[in-house]
Amino acid sequence: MKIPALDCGKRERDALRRLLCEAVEQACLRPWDAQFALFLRSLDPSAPPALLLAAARCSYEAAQGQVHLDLLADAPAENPFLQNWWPRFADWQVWLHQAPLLVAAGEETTPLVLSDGRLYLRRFWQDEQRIVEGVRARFAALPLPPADLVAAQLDRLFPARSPQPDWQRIACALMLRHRLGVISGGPGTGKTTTVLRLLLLLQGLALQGALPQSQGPLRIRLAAPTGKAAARLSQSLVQSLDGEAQDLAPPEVIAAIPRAVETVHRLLGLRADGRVRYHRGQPLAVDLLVIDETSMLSQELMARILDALPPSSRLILLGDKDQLASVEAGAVLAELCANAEWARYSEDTRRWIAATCAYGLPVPETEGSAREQSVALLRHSYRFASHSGIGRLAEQIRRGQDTQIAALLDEPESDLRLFLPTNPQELDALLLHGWGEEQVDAPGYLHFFRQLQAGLRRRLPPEELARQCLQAFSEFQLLCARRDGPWGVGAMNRLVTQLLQRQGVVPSHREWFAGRPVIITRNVYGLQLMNGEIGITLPLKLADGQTQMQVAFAGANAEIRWFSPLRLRDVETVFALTVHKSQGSEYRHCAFLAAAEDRDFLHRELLYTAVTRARSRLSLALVGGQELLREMIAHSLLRRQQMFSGEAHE
Ligand SMILES: Nc1ncnc2c1ncn2[C@@H]1O[C@H](COP(=O)(O)OP(=O)(O)OP(=O)(O)O)[C@@H](O)[C@H]1O
Repeated sequence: MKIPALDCGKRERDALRRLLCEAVEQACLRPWDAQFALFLRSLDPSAPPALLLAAARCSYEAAQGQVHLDLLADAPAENPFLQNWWPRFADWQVWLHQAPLLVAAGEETTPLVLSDGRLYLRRFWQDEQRIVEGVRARFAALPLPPADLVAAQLDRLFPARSPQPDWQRIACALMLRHRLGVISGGPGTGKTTTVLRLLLLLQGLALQGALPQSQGPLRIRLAAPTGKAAARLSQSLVQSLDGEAQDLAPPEVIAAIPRAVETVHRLLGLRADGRVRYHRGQPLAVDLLVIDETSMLSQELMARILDALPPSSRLILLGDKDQLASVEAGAVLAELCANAEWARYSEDTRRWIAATCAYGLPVPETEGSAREQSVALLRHSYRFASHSGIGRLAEQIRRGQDTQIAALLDEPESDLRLFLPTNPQELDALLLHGWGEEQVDAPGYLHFFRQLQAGLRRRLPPEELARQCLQAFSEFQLLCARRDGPWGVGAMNRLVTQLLQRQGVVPSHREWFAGRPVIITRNVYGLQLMNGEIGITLPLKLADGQTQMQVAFAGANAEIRWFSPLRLRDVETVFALTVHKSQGSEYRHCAFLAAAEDRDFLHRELLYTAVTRARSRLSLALVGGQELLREMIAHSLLRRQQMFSGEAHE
């Protein structure tokens, strides 16, 4: 059916159109959302305007990553238009009877679903149902291997004993008990370290015939939502399997752990038309699937993964529950990890932990649900020392506290530095020189170009030059809250390019220059280049003595993949990156730029993600004052937990 155009002309007399036009003008809706409401009215002309407006807002929220409109929550405080309309949404229960063609409680095939005070677009409600069902089925308790055998294996995998509970070891023990396990932790808490040990544990038990319900070696697959995250996990695993794993497990177990990590799209066989090769009717041939960076997984992909997994398989999800959720709708990891801080383990779970890990965990005030029994939270960061400003700032943000931030930012000799650029030169200096030439841990972009020029002067072989340049480029990254606007990625990319031109390290009027960093903006399966991958343009000498620009990308096994710029269509210059795109990456020095103009885009999860991308030094450039930090911390996207609300306790 054709969707009517949104005509906002002066002569427009239609009350609903006027209302929708006003909502678009007030930036409460996108034109598409308003058209959606008009389309619904064409299906049911008697539908109440409040329902149609709520439906349009529901479509708007979905585009912001929220899978439903919470009608029981308060109206958004910053939004007078919605404040005015919200009381009329209070009649939501009546809508079921007034517009039965448009909205039902799920059983009919209406475009909208109303459930427990939440209004959904049907597709999102269906995905949510599939996830809730898939997840519940996987939380049923499994028969377990003998606890003393598990304890012996864990002793080998975690030889260091500490009087405090070792959450990495506990996580491994917990993951045996159900077909779905979740390991969440902040940066550097050892998620990769733990998953390597978990793979060795499970495969070791399977090869010994000690893993109930499995015969022979486990068929293991590893995946991540983006190519970049997949490459990163693969690199860590290869390093660990060739290194520390040799002391942790026998060679036959190590040999039975895969080294390749694929994207979730590839795993599922997702095609351009949106169909997948693997689904309930044709499941994946896998016994154990591990997914890294799960916070970036949309609700839709999660539903598809659960569909494609055979019921007998195990699924382990890794990620940081406090990071930004997927750019598409859904925050599955955060939902699965609700209450994880409290470790509300049942008596049965605590007994298993005591038997396999020899830790007696305290009895919680209330025991958690079945879901909570197989969620493990890694609590200690091995990356940040206890005095690290970045680590403490991240923790303050995560807890939603801002009481010590002023003191933190004032500390001398800190790894944090605040910039309140009152004139453009201050920002320019940060972008070019970082914290100054003598501060090697906090470089700016000139450092990268100097490394490149030194490599070219020394006539390094192309692979070595590419490796050094990719490494040097990850030393500094400017992160922005959004793509557009005067402080967005586009404007900052232009600014950095101009600054470098003025320094004479980048030529004017040439699109492909030595050192141009580019990011892939769309998966190109034919070239095996994934959205988010970053490459560096380098001049290569050809056999005939001519020089030609080629773009170097890192491969999963430390090899370099070269592409001619002519083959790269969906690319952009990438001096600046959005925080969303930076997920799953780390930089020695990271500068986060936030401006008061972008208030609507600034929130706690964004700030946390930006701050935790920095490994050694963090610059906070706040255009609009330090107060912006407090505002970001106070503005959290987290809404009431809903997906597993009605869940039974153990
Ligand atoms: N139990 C431990 N004891 C000592 N060092 C550890 C331990 N666990 C992890 N590390 C070290 O801490 C660093 C971070 O570990 P790892 O990469 O496993 O963390 P992560 O949570 O996967 O990090 P990321 O934030 O990159 O996802 C590594 O250098 C690792 O060797």
